Amino acid sequence: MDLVLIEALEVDTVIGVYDWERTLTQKLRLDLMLGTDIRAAAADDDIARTLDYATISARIQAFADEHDVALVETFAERLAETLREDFDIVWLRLTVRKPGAVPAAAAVGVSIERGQWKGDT
Ligand SMILES: Nc1nc2c(c(=O)[nH]1)N=C([C@H](O)[C@@H](O)CO)CN2
Repeated sequence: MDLVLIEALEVDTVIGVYDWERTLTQKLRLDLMLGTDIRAAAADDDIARTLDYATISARIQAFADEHDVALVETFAERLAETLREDFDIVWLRLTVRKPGAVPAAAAVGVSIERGQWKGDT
């Protein structure tokens, strides 16, 4: 399987378990590996035959604008579900970091994999 990458994508969203977090937007930093087969797109040199990382990045910011949840776990799970519904993504790894949430750490967050990894094609 091949991968389309989106690294260190920053989005603003309302997220957090504490009352003060409900009143502001915070930055999340996202890394995505999107499983697909790039051969048809490469053969035809055609954006329509691959996962368009620009379109997907815009969709992620729209998702962040529309959603307001407590946990980064919820954000990650619902975003993965949305992307897999909206695009032809057979497998993905999504890492969501919340920089600054724990001042002593560079970032904290979650990483999930969803879908079926297809090897040796
Ligand atoms: N596993 C998690 N732990 C914590 C989360 C979270 O989303 N997942 N969130 C918080 C607070 O919102 C924190 O980020 C505020 O600084 C604490 N722990």
